[in-house]
Amino acid sequence: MTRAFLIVMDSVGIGGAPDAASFFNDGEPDTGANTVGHIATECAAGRAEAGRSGPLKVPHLDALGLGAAVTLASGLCPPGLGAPPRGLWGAASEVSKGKDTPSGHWELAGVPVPWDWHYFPEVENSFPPDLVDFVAAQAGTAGILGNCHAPGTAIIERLGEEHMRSGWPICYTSADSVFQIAAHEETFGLARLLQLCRDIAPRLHAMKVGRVIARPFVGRPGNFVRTPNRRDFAIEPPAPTLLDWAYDAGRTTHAIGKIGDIFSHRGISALHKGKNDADLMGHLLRLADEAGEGSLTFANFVEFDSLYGHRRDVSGYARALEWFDAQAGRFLARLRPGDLAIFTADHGNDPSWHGTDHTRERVPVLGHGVGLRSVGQVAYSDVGASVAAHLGLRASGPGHSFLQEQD
Ligand SMILES: O=P(O)(O)O[C@H]1O[C@H](CO)[C@@H](O)[C@H]1O
Ligand SMILES: [Mn+2]
Ligand SMILES: [Mn+2]
Repeated sequence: MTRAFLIVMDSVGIGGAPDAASFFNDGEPDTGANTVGHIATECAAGRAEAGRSGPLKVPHLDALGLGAAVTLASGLCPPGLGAPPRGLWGAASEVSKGKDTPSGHWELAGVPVPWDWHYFPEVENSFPPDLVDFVAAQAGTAGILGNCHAPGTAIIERLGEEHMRSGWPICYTSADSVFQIAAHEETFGLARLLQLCRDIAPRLHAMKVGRVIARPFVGRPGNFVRTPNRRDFAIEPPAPTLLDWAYDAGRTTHAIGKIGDIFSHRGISALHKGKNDADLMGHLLRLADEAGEGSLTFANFVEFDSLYGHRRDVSGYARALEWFDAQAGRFLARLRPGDLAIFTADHGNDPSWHGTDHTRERVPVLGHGVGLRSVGQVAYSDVGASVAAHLGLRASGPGHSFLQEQD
């Protein structure tokens, strides 16, 4: 028996999604968005110099085939990347209709989303009155604040003071299928915020809203800051996923970071959470040493997306990639013969693009442990099927293993 590590670099897209024209940011189609490609281009042009310098340096991921995958997906040769691949490499396309985190992760885990998500309109009162009344009643308040599309940091700056005064929860949404509630950890209370999200989630899930998200913050007017106590209450995946296939076969499944929340805590033996990606990397490095034979470790590294992609911060995203790459080198050095590690992503979030939302892109599929293998253009669900094949698990769903031919 061997082990498998599936590592999602949240939002690290590589351009070229066949259906990018059907997805938008600020009314502009995502056609041409390319997270890694554009970051590499900006770095090489000297336009990503905050806290780092020069061409993008990601030698470990590039040696697996990152640069080659960008070129395969989008036709762009990313400056500074493109070493001859030594790992398994390819580019995956998504069929689910959302460019959001649950859609991407479920499909990577073998289960495309069969339904249309509900999105709230970008108008002054985004939420229907009966939902507003319901949320206020559950919160025990006479109303809610927000009720609009907004970036989370901007809305707490704008409404945080009023929230502290009135006690009303700040409810907002985005281009994702989400209902988010920001509330002050001390004046509103963290436990109360989490309970409120838990209480309203079933009603939102019944509407096919993917997630209710608690966004706690602290501080005083003028310097509010969000805390790491964010919690996502996600709708359940529509069918058994890779995690269920493994768990139901008696294997140990380790979920690092947001994976537990994204899969509604189904099929998970052990949760490994942290306050930032550095903590999560600590868990991944430890599990490279300690995870048992036959186990699955499924990790999500969220900061590419949450700290840099949505904030359209190219330098920050480049720094995060360079840090992650160095850690990936340490991680790979700890693996044992027979282990499979796959690095991939759930969607794009090109920090050089219009708007502040995710971008529809292909994602890299970079594998270590099976030698040099070009798998070409694959489907997201093939990733889950391949991990299952490696672990000797019975898979369901539409995916096909890209390992099988030579196994
Ligand atoms: O602006 P913040 O609150 O970080 O919101 C971002 O995080 C949410 C979930 O990923 C999405 O809705 C996205 O817009
Ligand atoms: Mn994501
Ligand atoms: Mn995001």
